Amino acid sequence: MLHIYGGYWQLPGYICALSIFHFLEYYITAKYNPTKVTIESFLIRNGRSYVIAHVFALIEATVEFYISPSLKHFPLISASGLVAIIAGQLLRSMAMIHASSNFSHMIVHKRENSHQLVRTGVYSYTRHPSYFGYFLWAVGTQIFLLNPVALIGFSVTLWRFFNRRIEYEEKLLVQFFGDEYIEYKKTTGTLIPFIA
Ligand SMILES: C[S@@+](CC[C@H](N)C(=O)[O-])C[C@H]1O[C@@H](n2cnc3c(N)ncnc32)[C@H](O)[C@@H]1O
Repeated sequence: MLHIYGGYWQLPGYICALSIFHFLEYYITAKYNPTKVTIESFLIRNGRSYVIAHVFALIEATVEFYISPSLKHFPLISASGLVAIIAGQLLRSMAMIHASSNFSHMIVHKRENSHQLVRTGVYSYTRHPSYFGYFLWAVGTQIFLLNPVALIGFSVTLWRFFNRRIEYEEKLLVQFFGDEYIEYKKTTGTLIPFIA
């Protein structure tokens, strides 16, 4: 059953996961946050590093498969990657739906009157469910592909990216919501390893 594409069924699965991710970024914004939807909501134009990372992952997967197909045949490890992809996608999508108009792909620098602090639903388990969901999804894709090099690259790069972004975003959230956000920070972690 797992022998598709000469034994490497993960590659088409990865392209599928990537397509579903970008489609949902747009679809959920259009449905639950329609005033903020634009063509950019697909998050396709994420910059050069984003494209390089995914092209690298595709090349690593293909080269390793051709060198030794057996390197790419650990169904249980791939299945655990698939679980992380699904869990990460669900968490990210649920965060976008739950935060609705309070969510924006770009960090806002000025609080709008309608902007409310969200602490319920998935936001009661982690302060940054869409970031944690994306982290899980992206790391999951490389476990799914059995890509050791890209797994390290994705994990380190994303961790550094979210560490900086969360610090910056939270300074603004403290300005917007004051003690309420400080209290939220004390009671709810991020779930991203080593980011308190
Ligand atoms: C890309 S969204 C990410 C939201 C959140 N960091 C997450 O991972 O789910 C960024 C915007 O969400 C807003 N935001 C972040 N956390 C929020 C919260 N708990 N309630 C309301 N707005 C929030 C920020 O002001 C920022 O402009």
